[in-house]
Amino acid sequence: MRAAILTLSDKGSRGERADASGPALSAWLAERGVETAHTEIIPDEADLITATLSQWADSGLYDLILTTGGTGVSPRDVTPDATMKVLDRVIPGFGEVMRMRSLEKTPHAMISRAVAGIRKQALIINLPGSPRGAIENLEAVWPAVPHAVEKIQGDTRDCAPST
Ligand SMILES: Nc1nc2c(c(=O)[nH]1)N[C@H]1C(S)=C(S)[C@@H](COP(=O)(O)OP(=O)(O)OC[C@H]3O[C@@H](n4cnc5c(N)ncnc54)[C@H](O)[C@@H]3O)O[C@H]1N2
Ligand SMILES: O=P(O)(O)OP(=O)(O)O
Repeated sequence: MRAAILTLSDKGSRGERADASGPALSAWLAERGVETAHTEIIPDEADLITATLSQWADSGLYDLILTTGGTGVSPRDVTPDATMKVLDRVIPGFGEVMRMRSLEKTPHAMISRAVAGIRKQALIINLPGSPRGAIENLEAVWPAVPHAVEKIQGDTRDCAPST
């Protein structure tokens, strides 16, 4: 599995705050044998987000694209809206599980509007901006990610072998 990580942060893109979330996600993936092939930090600009996500997904270089930041309700939090514009198919269960599991950690979890879905053969998942929030949300959906990636790429094997 090859991953790419897109950090959405105005302060980070201006060099006013070090990006801790992208590196934390990359390290977390590496511990599970997943290579992060590309990372980038861009500001919370919807057009830039849609252009970057569609270019990455259409390149065929990445199986998994994680975004971190901009999922909330501040005026400049536009990651889910931009992501929805590029998805071919939404996977509602990922957002449902992220919020459900995160509510065990903080009531602020209900503020995240994170979405996930498929464009071409890439699985795209929004994660919150804080390093802790990003990892907690990825942990919540990870049990289904490798299987989802296989299925997105056309694996036709039975999910439930007959007994
Ligand atoms: N499982 C969890 N879920 C959520 C958490 C959490 O701690 N655990 N936090 C909740 C909160 S609070 C909010 S609000 C929502 C939505 O978050 P956003 O995606 O809008 O996050 P941002 O506003 O972009 O960032 C929040 C905060 O995090 C720090 N930050 C952001 N980006 C970076 C970065 N690249 N490197 C270091 N730190 C960063 C910064 O202090 C921002 O103000 O999600 C809930 N879900
Ligand atoms: O500069 P950002 O986009 O990281 O904003 P915030 O600190 O409000 O998340």
